[in-house]
Order: sequence, then structure tokens, then C-alpha cells
Amino acid sequence: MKKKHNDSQEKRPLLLTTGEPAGIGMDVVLLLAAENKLQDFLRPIWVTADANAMEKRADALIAAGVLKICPTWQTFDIDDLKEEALTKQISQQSTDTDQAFVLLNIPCDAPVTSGQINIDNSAMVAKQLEIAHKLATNQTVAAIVTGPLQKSALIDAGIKLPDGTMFSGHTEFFMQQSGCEKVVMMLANQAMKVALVTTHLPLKDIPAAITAENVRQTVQIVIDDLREKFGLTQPRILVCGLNPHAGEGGHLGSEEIEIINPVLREFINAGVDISEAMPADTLFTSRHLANCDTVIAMYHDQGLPVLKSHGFGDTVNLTLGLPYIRTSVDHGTALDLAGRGGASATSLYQALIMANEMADRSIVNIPLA
Ligand SMILES: N[C@H](C(=O)O)[C@H](O)COP(=O)(O)O
Repeated sequence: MKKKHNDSQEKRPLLLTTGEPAGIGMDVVLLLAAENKLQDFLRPIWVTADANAMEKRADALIAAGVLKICPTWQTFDIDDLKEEALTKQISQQSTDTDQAFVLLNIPCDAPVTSGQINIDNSAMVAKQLEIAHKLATNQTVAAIVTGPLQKSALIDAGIKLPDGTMFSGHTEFFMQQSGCEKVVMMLANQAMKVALVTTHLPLKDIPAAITAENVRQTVQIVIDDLREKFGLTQPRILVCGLNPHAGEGGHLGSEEIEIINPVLREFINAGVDISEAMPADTLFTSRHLANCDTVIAMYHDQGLPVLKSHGFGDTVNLTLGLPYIRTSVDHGTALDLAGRGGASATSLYQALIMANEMADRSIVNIPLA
């Protein structure tokens, strides 16, 4: 593949959604901005938030002694701007390099109180995701980095996924908005990367979701994105079984024999460095992890507790298989810390670093027309 570098592509912004306004999404942006860490990225950082709430949160953090200095930013009302005009207007006006970030103002419908969810503001949270999706799809921004939202608040407000089903997370929202049949949730930190065959499902619904097609699509997306987004040309993958002891030869469950292993053997026979289903309890030991780039787990709480116990706060959540780059923090809204201090911005910083690296890699891989 021929390579080219394109200056305008390189300078495309990273779009950061602050998510739930009562949570710590704005706090962690302000913390990074005050430490001049948003300037580490050779790209503009665009942040979606309510402008008034952001100012009040900065005041609260200064009053709490958490921020020594108040970072400065430039605010744009995006409601008035069509996406095509947005980049032009912002790049014309944002000439002041002292500004830590560009704030895309999405007003809340109700006043924001730190730590207190108000479901009247859930539409504003959903709007952040819609705008992020639009700006990533039309390539105005190089990547989306999402802050935490409160899933229950969106559900209680009656906000649905694009297909009309219950809101269950960014992952499913961006998948449906993009028209993807399947995406893969992966969480990554220094210790390991864990990708999931199923995402936000009740435990009782998981066995039915472990189909040959789901396993096959998951593995293929993981392979493709490890190559494309992480630059791993020959990824080494270990796969958890669904049942204890990976089914103990069929005595503790048959999914491994009937569904999972036949699919994994297709990949093994095609030359992919991937295991058959392994007992999850021993897979996650250093002996196995030392020789593996990614673990594929069958469900959320099979893989993520192990990963988060090795680095909660330094972990990045990302969505594989989307037509754009999306990374995210590994934590929730931490309502008890909002506006008070105590929130850590390390996961957001790691999510920005990962999105930035992936965006740089995607420029190098743009084929010449
Ligand atoms: N499963 C995610 C985690 O453990 O961090 C979290 O629920 C966020 O999911 P979304 O990115 O789909 O909102």
C-alpha cells in the first residue's frame, strides 16, 4: 500500500464528549487542561459540554482547591452551525494558542447540580453522542473520545437506541448509528487487552448470544482492528470458553464443542495465531498472558473484572469495527466526586493518547487514490 501524509488530515481534532453533566466528565477535562496536558496532542481538542455548566464546574474546582489555575477555552454554539461550516469557522477564529480547548456548547435543558442526576438533561447527553457520530462520520474530527454517561438516566428519560430498543451504552449507540451489524468492545491497559463477544446483556441472555456467527464476526473484527489500529500484523489471541473448565469435555456445557471451537478452528486452519476455547480462570495467568496480544472473553464480567483489577483508572475502553475511531474512559460518572475533587483524569489521558496514536496510524494507511 502506498502511503501519503496529508496535513489537513493530520490536524483534524479529537472530539471529547463530557457525557453526564452531573458527573465527573467536565472535571477530568478541566484537570487535564489545567495541567497543560491537552496541548500534548498535536491536534485541536474539541469538547462537547454545556458552556455555563463548564464555567461553574471550573469555579467549584477552584473553590475546592483542586484547580490552582482556571484553564481558558473558546466556546462555539454548534446549534447555529452546519457541520461543514464548523471546521472553517473554528479554525478561522481559534488563533489563540493559549486556549486549552474548543468548547462546542450544547445547552442543558435544566440547571446542572454536581452529583445530582436530572433526567431532563439526558437529551443533551444523547445529543453529544449524535454530534460526535456526525462529526466523525463526515471526517471533521479524527476520533471520538467519550467521557462517562449514566446509562440509567438515559433509560429513565426514555432515550432509546436508534433501533428503538433500550439505551444500553455508547458501544451499541455508535454501532447502530453507523449501520454496523456488529462491533466489538475492547478494554486495554498496560497489562492486557480484552475483547468481548457480548457486551451489555443480562447473564441469562448470554448463552443464546454465543452463536457461531457472533464468535466468527468478533474474531474477524479483532484481527482486522489489531492490524489496522494497533499495527499488530500477526496478533496472538487467546479465547475464553463460556463454561467452567471450558466445558470439561462437554460435561459442564457444550457450547465450546458445538459452537466456539469449530469457529476457532476455521481461523487456526487459515493461519491465524489463535487458541481454541481455554478455561477462563487459568487463561488469565501471567504464563499465558505473556504470549498473547489480546484475550477474547465471552461476556462482560468474565473479562473486564480481571483487566480492571490490573489497572482501573489507566484503562481505555474502545470500540472495534466502527468506521471511525472511538476510545473512552474506563470509569463511570463518579457522582460523589463531581465538583469536589478526587476524580482522576488518567483514564481520559490514556484514552486521548490511544485515539491520537490510532488517528496518526490511520493517516499513514490512507491509500493513494
Ligand atoms: N462496559 C464498559 C466498561 O466497563 O467500561 C462501560 O459499561 C461503558 O460502555 P459503553 O462504552 O458502551 O458506554
